[in-house]
Amino acid sequence: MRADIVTIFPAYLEPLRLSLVGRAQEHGTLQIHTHDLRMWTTDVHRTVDDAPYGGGPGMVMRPEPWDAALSQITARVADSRPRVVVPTPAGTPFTQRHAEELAREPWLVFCCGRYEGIDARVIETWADDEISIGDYVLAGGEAATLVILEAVTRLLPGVLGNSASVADDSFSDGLLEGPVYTRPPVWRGTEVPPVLRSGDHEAIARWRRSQALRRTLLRRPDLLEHREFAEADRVVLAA
Ligand SMILES: N#Cc1c(-c2ccc3cc[nH]c3c2)n[nH]c1N
Repeated sequence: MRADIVTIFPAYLEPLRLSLVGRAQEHGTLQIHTHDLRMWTTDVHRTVDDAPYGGGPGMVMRPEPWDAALSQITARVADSRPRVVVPTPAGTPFTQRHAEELAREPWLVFCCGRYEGIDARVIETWADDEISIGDYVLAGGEAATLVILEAVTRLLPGVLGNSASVADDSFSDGLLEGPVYTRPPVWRGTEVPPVLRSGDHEAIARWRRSQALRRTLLRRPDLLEHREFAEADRVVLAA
């Protein structure tokens, strides 16, 4: 996968050199290219924003630098066009399903807005996805791009050492992940649930499923709506 990121704060994306995403780049699974939007400005002040039509607070990102940047970046490969992702608080909520869909793309381009956002005509012309990572307001799209790219990268083949980790993820089966434990067996007087140390793998799987169902029912009942459950799950949910 290739990911191009357009931003006025390229340094904000430095964390992508670390950890899981950094290793994916070292292994050649992912190539990330970060671009400073100001490279496509034409004035001495390298201006990327202007006052909003209709008035109102703040500034809006001008269309010309974005159009020049995206035209050049996407023209890199003949007969191929990337999926253009624009993080925005007004976007579609980002979910694991969305991460799985984006992980199947060979080429992503992320447009990191700032100020009050990017001129709507750029979005209309270029955006394939407008994504929100949550119901709160950030100051720009860079943090969202870090989140989206990490969620997508961990799904790429070979990135996670144990592929089962992806299968056991929260949300991978539509449920929240249950509690996890490691040594010591007793810590501050609290014992690890004995079933986890029983060696009975069927019992452990049942316990983990039960914990995931109960946690999801308590914290995210919305994830359980419109779903059919096996009798064993219904017993847990009714308890
Ligand atoms: N994704 C996302 C966002 C944002 C966001 C994204 C881009 C810009 C550009 C200026 N302000 C922004 C906020 N806020 N909250 C979210 N969930």
